[in-house]
Amino acid sequence: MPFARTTGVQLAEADASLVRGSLAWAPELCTAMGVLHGGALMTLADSVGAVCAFLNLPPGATTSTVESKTNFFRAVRSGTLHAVARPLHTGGSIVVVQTELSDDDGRAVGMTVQSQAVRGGDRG
Ligand SMILES: CC(C)(COP(=O)(O)OP(=O)(O)OC[C@H]1O[C@@H](n2cnc3c(N)ncnc32)[C@H](O)[C@@H]1OP(=O)(O)O)[C@@H](O)C(=O)NCCC(=O)NCCSC(=O)Cc1ccccc1
Repeated sequence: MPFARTTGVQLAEADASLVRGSLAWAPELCTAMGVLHGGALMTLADSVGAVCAFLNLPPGATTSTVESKTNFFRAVRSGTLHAVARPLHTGGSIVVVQTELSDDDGRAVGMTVQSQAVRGGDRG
């Protein structure tokens, strides 16, 4: 995923039940007053969530995000943003993934729930 790489998203762990990733705070990723931009948070969540969805696809299928909703609980002004994604629903046509975002102190920063279309492959 070139955009994720350009943004600085790092993947730490990935299997079908749990995917972990992170994004380091950087001035160029901020909106006003040194606060990490909401789009940067959503980029990390979507990237980690998409990997989670991909790992839950039937053989030969691909996926695309078709819906995504994020709550922002707390601003991030330094350190590293952490993401943990888990599948909520793995259907034949839709996979739904929930991603928790937290800061270096383990405080909840945000929550994303996204829907991923299942395209092609053997849907059973
Ligand atoms: C501040 C508030 C909005 C409301 O607080 P609540 O939920 O009612 O909870 P609570 O009162 O418990 O306070 C929690 C913590 O907040 C602190 N705090 C409180 N008031 C203020 C204040 N006026 N200013 C600063 N900080 C304040 C407070 O001290 C506490 O910290 P502490 O425990 O003391 O260390 C919080 O939910 C928040 O910061 N959310 C994240 C927003 C964010 O970063 N968005 C992304 C960037 S926007 C963007 O890019 C747009 C976009 C989006 C999408 C795509 C593209 C673009």
